[in-house]
Amino acid sequence: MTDVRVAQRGKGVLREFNEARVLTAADVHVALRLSALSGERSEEVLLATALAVRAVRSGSVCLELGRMREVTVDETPGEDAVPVDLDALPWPEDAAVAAALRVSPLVVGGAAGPLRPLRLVDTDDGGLLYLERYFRQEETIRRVLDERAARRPAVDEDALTRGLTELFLDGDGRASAAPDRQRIAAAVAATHATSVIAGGPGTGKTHTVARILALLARQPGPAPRIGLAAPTGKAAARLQESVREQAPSLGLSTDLSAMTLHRMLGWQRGGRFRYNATNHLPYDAIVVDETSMVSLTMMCRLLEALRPDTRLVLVGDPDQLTSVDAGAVLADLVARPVRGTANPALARVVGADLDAADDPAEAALSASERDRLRGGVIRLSRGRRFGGAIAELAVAVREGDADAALEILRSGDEQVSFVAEDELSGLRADVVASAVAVTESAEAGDVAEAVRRSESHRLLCAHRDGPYGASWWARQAIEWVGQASGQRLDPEHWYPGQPLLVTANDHEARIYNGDTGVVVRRADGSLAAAFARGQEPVLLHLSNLSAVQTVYAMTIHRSQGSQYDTVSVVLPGEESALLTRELLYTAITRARIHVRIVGSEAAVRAGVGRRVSRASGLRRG
Ligand SMILES: Nc1ncnc2c1ncn2[C@@H]1O[C@H](COP(=O)(O)OP(=O)(O)OP(=O)(O)O)[C@@H](O)[C@H]1O
Repeated sequence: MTDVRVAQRGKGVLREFNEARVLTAADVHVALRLSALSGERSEEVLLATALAVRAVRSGSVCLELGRMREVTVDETPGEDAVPVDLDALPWPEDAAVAAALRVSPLVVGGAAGPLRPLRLVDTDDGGLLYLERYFRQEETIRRVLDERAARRPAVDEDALTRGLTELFLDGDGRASAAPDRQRIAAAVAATHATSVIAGGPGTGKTHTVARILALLARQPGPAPRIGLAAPTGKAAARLQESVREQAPSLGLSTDLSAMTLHRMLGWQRGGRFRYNATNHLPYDAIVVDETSMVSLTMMCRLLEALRPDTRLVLVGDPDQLTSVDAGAVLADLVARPVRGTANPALARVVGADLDAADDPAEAALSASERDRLRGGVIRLSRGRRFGGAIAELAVAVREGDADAALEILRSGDEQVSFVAEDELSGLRADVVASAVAVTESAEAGDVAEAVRRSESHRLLCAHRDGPYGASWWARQAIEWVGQASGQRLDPEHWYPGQPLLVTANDHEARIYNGDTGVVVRRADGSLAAAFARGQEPVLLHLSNLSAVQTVYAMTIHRSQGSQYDTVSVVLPGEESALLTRELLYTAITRARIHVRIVGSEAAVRAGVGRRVSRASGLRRG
């Protein structure tokens, strides 16, 4: 039988790596095609080419030649999957690969024409092999950011200082105690052309964004034109909602809208954008939320399309899972060596915050935090939404401290629980209780309550398929709910209480990939789908839903950007390459009240220890 994962024309080393599931057929095809076009026959070069394609496919911007061997097999666990010994593969010597690339027509060009699809960049840690397109995008990002760092926007410091004092208040309406990193972040955004505001969930990123807009509006001169954007429709809708909610108390217009980055840039059929390097975006300030999900390509397009004097504020959580496409730009911008000189305006407007000693609520700025301010980078660290064990667990995971994470998980604190795979009674009880409660409200036509209750518990998995996957757990949950209710649930037919997941953006209906909702009964007895949207849920005809599925369990990737009261996370086996620190952190931070981890100590340790490694040159400088 022919295996579609194996490239039929592949030979030699490429074929062996393909059969070992390190390379896909598509990776091999690209290498073979370039070989045919350029005349390159070196097995070292073709393997490195296929691995560079693979690197991009798995989210890196380039292939680090010195870490070529740190690959994992593709996650397509067929029935017949046999374990692969990666060390036994015919890996070429690093030096031989580098030497072959240095003279390869694919890198230096050749007689066959101008084709030069690969770029080799030397660094202190060895070579980085890029597909040319990604090299150029990274170069553009670096160049635009450097040019922007050299100019500081004009700002009226008196108006700014007044605004900072009036907008950042404590619970009693007085100016908040120093240091207040939110106030510093707002000052950074006002005084730098590009600023990066990083922070975990509930650290007040959106709260700060609304105040940045208010500060800019209070500057003398015409009202600034503001662009609010996010990489996904769902994130854009949340940003808009949150800014509009805060607008009246800040003297801002309540009709500010947010849109996807694609829409802001004017995406056109064929993949071109209306706004680009020759036709700049018309805004005075642009705020991008959930920047961790922005790919290298989108960031490049955005930066190219910026007017040099437009303020850009990038907001997000660099510790979360990154974009599906290549690049981890936000994490790179936070981690890269600091550039730029100290901004004297910052010291003038928030000097008290910069110099403040430890406060009970917030620690003094560290030397490296101050240093990062030169580059316009600040991290909010004070949790404003939830304290307690969930937040502590998230911090332990983020910092890679598995012992601390396990200690918190086993502490008996009511916010966390940690159970083995065969101790499923608590999980089963939560799945059934939430389904019963949702169904009750859905049958009664209480739409708002049905939607609210559908966010009371969520079952999350690392994988979509396989024994630890969301599909398997969804079937298990349906069985539990069916047994409890005495009715067999059939997701093929709509029923009240049916939990829904949107799988593609639908701008008309204003529902977006990753949104969750529930089927409810209306007063006239008919069924409709309800989705959370601000204060009022939106109700849609079931016939208008084009891309939804029934969701009793979902992947952690899909849950990004949503929160639930209780989250149950079923960990895969410790060997799963998907089980990473970023995945665990993202899963834990989805929970508002309780997080239940189902799995072994070894799986927790493996997850905390394994980082998503996305190679890029941006991070290096
Ligand atoms: N300085 C503050 N004073 C009082 N409340 C605050 C402050 N900052 C944030 N909050 C409140 O804390 C909660 C979380 O803030 P916000 O939604 O801005 O955080 P976030 O970092 O954007 O979170 P997420 O990434 O999860 O959306 C909100 O209810 C907000 O009103």
